[in-house]
Amino acid sequence: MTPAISLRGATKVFASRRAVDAVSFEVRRGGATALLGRNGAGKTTTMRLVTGILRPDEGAVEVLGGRSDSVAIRDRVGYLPEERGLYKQMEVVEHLAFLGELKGVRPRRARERAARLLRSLELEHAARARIETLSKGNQQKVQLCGALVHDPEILVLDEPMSGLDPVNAVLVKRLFGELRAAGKTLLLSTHVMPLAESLADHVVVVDRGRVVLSGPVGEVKASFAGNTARIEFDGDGTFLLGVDGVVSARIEPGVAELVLRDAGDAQRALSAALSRLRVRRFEVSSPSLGEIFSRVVGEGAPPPLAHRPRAARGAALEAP
Ligand SMILES: Nc1ncnc2c1ncn2[C@@H]1O[C@H](COP(=O)(O)OP(=O)(O)OP(=O)(O)O)[C@@H](O)[C@H]1O
Repeated sequence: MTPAISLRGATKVFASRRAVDAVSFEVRRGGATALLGRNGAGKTTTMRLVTGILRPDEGAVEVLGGRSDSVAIRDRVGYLPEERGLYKQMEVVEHLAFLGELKGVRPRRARERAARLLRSLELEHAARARIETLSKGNQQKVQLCGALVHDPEILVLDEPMSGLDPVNAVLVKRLFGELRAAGKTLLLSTHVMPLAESLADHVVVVDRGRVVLSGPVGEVKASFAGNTARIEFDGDGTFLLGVDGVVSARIEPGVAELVLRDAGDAQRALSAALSRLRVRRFEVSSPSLGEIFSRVVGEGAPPPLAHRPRAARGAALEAP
C-alpha cells in the first residue's frame, strides 16, 4: 500500500536559505510521526510541503500517492497551522460549518460534526460565541476542530498543544488517541516531548533543514539505550563527572544520571562508583525522547554535516 505521506529529497529554498534540505521520510497509513526540531529547524516548512501550500524546489512530496497540492488530496488532509487562521467575527459553530462546507461536507453534516468535536473538547458552551471573544487556548481548540471537521484521513498538526493549559492538553491528547484508534494518520510537530513519546510510533528529527535522526520511537530509544546510567548512592558523587567514559552528568545529592560515551563505559562507571560510594541502585536505562533530542540537536551536538551514520536496527542517525 502506498504510504500516507512520502517525501523524497524534498528541498525548499527561501532566498539562499535551504529551509528544508533533501528531506526524506514516509508516514505509513494509520501511523503517527512526530516531527521534532529546534526553532527554525524546518518543521513548519516541511508541513507546508506536505499540505501542498508550498511546492518543493527539488525532490518529491506525495500524499496518498498523489500530488500534495491537488484539490482532491487536500480535501483528505486536515491541517492545523501554527498561526491562527480564524474568521474572528464569526460564531464558532458557523465558522466550523463553513470550513466543513469548503471541504465538500454537506451543511447539516458539517454542523453535526462541529457540535461533536466541540463536545469532545468541552467547548460546546462556546458554540454560539464569536471567536474573538474566546481565550487563546479556546481559539486553539476551535482551530483544531476546524482541521477535523471534514473528517480527514490525514492530520498535519503544527504545534497542536500551543497555548493549552494542562487540562485542555489532556483533552486534546485524548482526542488524538481516539483519532489514532480510528485509523487516522498523524504528522505532528511539537516541542512537548512526552506528547511525542506517548502518541507517535515514529520520530523524525530535523536540524537546519536536514533529517538528523529518524526511525520507530522504540528503536530510536533502543539505539541510545545503554548510554545512560542512573546511580543512587550514599556519599559525595561529584567525582563521577571525571570518570573516563562519562560524557556528561547530572549529579544531585544521592543520585546521578550519567551520559556515557557508549554502553561499554557502564561497567567502568559502576566500578568507580563502588570504589568510593555506597551504591544503593545502579541502572542502565533508555533515555527519554527529550534527552535524545538534546543530545542530537542540543547545545554541543555536532552540526548536521558532521554526523556519521549510526544505524541501530530501524533507527538511523542520518549522514549527509
Ligand atoms: N516564507 C519564508 N520566507 C523566508 N524564510 C522563511 C520562510 N518560511 C520559513 N523561513 C525560514 O526557514 C527556516 C525554517 O523555518 P520553519 O518555520 O520551517 O521552522 P520551524 O522548525 O517550524 O520553527 P519553529 O519551531 O520556530 O516554528 C527558518 O530559518 C525561517 O526563517
